Amino acid sequence: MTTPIHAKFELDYGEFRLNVDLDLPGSGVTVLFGHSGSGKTTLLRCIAGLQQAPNGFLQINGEVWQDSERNLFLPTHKRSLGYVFQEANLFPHLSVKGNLQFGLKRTGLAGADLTHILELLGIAHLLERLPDGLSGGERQRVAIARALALNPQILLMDEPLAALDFKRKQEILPYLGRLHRELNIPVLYVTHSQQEVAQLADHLVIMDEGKALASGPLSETLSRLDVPLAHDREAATVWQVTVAGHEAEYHLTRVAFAGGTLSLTHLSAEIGTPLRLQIYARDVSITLQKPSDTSILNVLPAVITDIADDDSGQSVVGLLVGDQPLLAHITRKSRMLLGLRVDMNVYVQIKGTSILN
Ligand SMILES: Nc1ncnc2c1ncn2[C@@H]1O[C@H](COP(=O)(O)OP(=O)(O)OP(=O)(O)O)[C@@H](O)[C@H]1O
Repeated sequence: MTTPIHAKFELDYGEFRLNVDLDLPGSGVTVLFGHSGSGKTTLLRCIAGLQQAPNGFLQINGEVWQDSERNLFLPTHKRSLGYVFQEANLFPHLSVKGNLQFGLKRTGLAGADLTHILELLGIAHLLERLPDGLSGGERQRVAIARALALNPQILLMDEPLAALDFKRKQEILPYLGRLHRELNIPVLYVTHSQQEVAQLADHLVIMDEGKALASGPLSETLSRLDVPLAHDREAATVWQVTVAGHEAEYHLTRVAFAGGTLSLTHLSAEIGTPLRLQIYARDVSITLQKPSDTSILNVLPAVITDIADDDSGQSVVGLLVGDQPLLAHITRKSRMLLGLRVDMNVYVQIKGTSILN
């Protein structure tokens, strides 16, 4: 069976070598995450055909865009893709409308439903403006709309928020989240921001020195102990939950996940609303017995799936709560005193959570 996206590239720059073989989902957001120089942009450029890996194979939704063995290489302009760069690169002499229509006129393609795209990105009121009269966030939203106007089969985004300040990033992130939920095309999104990973990724690829260290669904990949992220001070897991009810008298909201419920500070969201919940590994502690005298509301049964000791005296514990992977950072001393080991049934106390959308 072929996967919706199969990307296999070998490319040698001398100092740097890209060597990946990835099967990726055909919908949702795949984030390519890694340090500067790990090869994220090079991989994206190979997918776009802006860079030709001498040895490569690329298939998108059943269509082969590159097959070096058959000497097949589709040039970029023949690939049905949208590419969004760090800088919006709008034509300064054309209005927003002119910028959006430019690609369509050039290619003669039918294009997408612009009204829907304008609404999704909240830019309908900007159509007559010139790029100079837009904020950085608005410019980037127009650049995304321009990429989508061509009705591409895949959207490639290379650090689209990196040039924006914190406030503008916060302004644009909800649009991206909505866009990705409502459009039925795969998005490959390059970033080195853990926050963007948590907020946007459905699938995560971790790049390191030209290789994919890991590739898989977000929460599974975030909680893999063989990947450096799980050991980071900011290590966290992300759960998809839905609002299950409110306890008005305590100012609390209950959310359900695959395996139980959690209490959060009150949220004004309707029952059934899907949410992304981030749980930092440092906010999770472990007990052997169910504590009866704790102020922490969220105490859940869990099973230990993996343990790794770091040099710093920290132990990283991988757990499953129902079907949900969870990470806990505890001291090695606590790990030893409790006698924690893989397959043990324990309780986790979750001291804090944050909602991402
Ligand atoms: N055309 C090229 N010729 C030679 N080396 C290159 C070329 N393009 C990129 N490289 C090198 O390949 C490596 C990977 O670069 P790439 O831009 O893919 O990394 P990245 O993960 O996207 O980094 P960043 O987050 O800083 O954008 C770097 O060491 C870079 O210097």
